[in-house]
Amino acid sequence: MTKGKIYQSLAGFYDVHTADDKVYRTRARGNFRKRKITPLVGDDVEFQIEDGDKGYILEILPRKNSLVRPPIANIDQAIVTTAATQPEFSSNLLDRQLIALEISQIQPIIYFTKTDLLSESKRQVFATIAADYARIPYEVILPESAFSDEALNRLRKLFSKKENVIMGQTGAGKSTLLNHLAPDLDLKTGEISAALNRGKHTTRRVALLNVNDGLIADTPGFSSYDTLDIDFRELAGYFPEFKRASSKCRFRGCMHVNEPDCEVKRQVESGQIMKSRYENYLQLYTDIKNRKPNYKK
Ligand SMILES: Nc1nc2c(ncn2[C@@H]2O[C@H](COP(=O)(O)OP(=O)(O)OP(=O)(O)O)[C@@H](O)[C@H]2O)c(=O)[nH]1
Ligand SMILES: [Zn+2]
Repeated sequence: MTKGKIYQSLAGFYDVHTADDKVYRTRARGNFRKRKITPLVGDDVEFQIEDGDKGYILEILPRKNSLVRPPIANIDQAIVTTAATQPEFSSNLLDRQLIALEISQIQPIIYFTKTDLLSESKRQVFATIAADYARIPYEVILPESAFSDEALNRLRKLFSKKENVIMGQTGAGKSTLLNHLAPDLDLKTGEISAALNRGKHTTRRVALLNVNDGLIADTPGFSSYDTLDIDFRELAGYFPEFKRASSKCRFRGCMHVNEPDCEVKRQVESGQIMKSRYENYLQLYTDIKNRKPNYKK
């Protein structure tokens, strides 16, 4: 039996990389399907080699975490590619992604793209947004010019030695960002798009790439987001700044909605907590609370 990590999944095949840099194209044994376990990119596995470079996955080792969208396991950090414009910035979409990452205990890095397309006044708006998210605190990169060396170097430093995933809305600029990191990839630009299977009618595919001492998974974009599989009472705990403030709420277990003497609401009033975050919280809170009781697991 051999150990390795799944770097790529495509059409029922899993490419497993071993510590000695060999690649095996494997399939999962039928018993996984019966147990409703699907191997994910990022999984550490034990497998049986067959026919030289093929094999069968026998065991998936315990996961640190996993994401549904993109389907990936054992992630430390996510680069949340966020377009400042084209498509229009949505704080709701960004916050939903951040919550999904908080639930899975994955560190987010917010990377703003298309900052070169902003007018001077819009730039100011985004400087404020970036500073507000940085105070939560999240790592935020708002490049002075699109893909500036400074921005890219900061990103490289943040993702080294970690397993990272690039996520973001379709058209946010995920592949473009990866292409700018390309000098550090062991791939040429053309090969990147080939390796990542970009194109109009491509199979959805997730792949891990070695970049600067770290691993990056590039993933297909999404246009909508799955419903968060949590209880409404847990939601505030996934907003780090709410969680911090809540120790000063009058009531323990304050939901920061209708309760009197609520520190979260106070900090929204004073501008310490972003109004948009609080509004997105209320919307999600209502959505989760009102969904059918049998929805949860
Ligand atoms: N002006 C400008 N254009 C950008 C920037 N980033 C990406 N683009 C453009 O935006 C378009 C979409 O970028 P992609 O990198 O393909 O976006 P993606 O997130 O990989 O999209 P999917 O593959 O659909 O998920 C392309 O035409 C890019 O050239 C940027 O910072 N500035
Ligand atoms: Zn409160």
